[in-house]
Amino acid sequence: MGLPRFVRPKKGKGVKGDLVRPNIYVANCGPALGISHDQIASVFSSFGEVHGVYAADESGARVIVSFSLETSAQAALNAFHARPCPHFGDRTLHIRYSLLHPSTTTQVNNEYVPVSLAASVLNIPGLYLLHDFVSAKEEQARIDVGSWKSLSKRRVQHYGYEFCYDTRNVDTKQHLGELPSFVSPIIERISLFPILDNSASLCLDQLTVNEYPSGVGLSPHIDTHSAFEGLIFSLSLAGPCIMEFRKYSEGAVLAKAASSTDMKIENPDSCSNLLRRAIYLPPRSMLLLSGEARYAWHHYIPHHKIDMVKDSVIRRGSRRVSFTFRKVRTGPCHCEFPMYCDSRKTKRDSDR
Ligand SMILES: O=C(O)CCC(=O)C(=O)O
Ligand SMILES: [Fe+2]
Repeated sequence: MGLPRFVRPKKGKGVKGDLVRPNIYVANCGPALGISHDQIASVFSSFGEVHGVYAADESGARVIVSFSLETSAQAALNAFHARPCPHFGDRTLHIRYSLLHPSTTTQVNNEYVPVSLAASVLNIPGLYLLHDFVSAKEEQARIDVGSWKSLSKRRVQHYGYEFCYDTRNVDTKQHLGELPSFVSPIIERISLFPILDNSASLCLDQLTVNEYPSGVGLSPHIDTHSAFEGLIFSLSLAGPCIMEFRKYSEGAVLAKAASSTDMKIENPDSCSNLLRRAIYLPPRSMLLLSGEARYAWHHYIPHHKIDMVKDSVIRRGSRRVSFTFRKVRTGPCHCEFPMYCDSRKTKRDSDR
């Protein structure tokens, strides 16, 4: 466990009604509870510009929301502290002010997770990485095709079906058309992926293209089970990145499954165990998430400009563009990982 990036203000400072800070610590909220950092940023931005959302610790259930203005933090605390929050399934949030910890502002990597070069050594079932999946010439030809849509920190393109970031799902009724012909050779090559035994059933029909400026990452998430089938392919182009994988403890996941009316999970201090692994994704490599890697592990791209890979410093000097290929799911998910499955959660809710 490393030092937290943020600390609690000294007693008497930064508490409600006293000195106000632009950063708030929000407990009972985070990716281990099925709430992504993007969703948190979106909900809290109703109080003013959100600078960033950060993990407060390794539980996945406590975050820091950093506003540009102190008044926004104050408004958020007043509105959301110790009340059921309708934006997060009526989960009760516990909020206090927080301070940036000065000694941990370094951008150098993930101090705690050694970065591997090969998927085979990570010990995550279902994770595969193939290097040089496309040539440098193919890479150049595909990076800037299509028109971009801007999100707060990166640009995206969607093909086949639009991906909605607020629901983390797709609208299956709105088919945007076939995947574009410039990815046909890549899809053909995917069907030859060594571990696939029945490539005929792949039928990849959704493509998300992400463009990450230098140093921009992606908050921890599991691609929604009910949105996509079990194989997710991600091609890295232009620049490299580190991808971290996190598997939260059973306690944290059960907390997600429980509703806000279940008071025993209100203190998520019991959810601090998680497994973390990291892999280096070089340009032109293809990552496959399947089985446990796809259904039970969060994937995450840290927001770093510099990463340590083995003994080398890797600078994310250029942007990274990724092509993520998925198949949209049409019915509920029947995976072997019900603890992490929104299809099962929905069913439980409707059983109440
Ligand atoms: O950029 C990547 O490789 C991953 C993108 C991703 O995880 C997603 O779009 O869900
Ligand atoms: Fe993803």
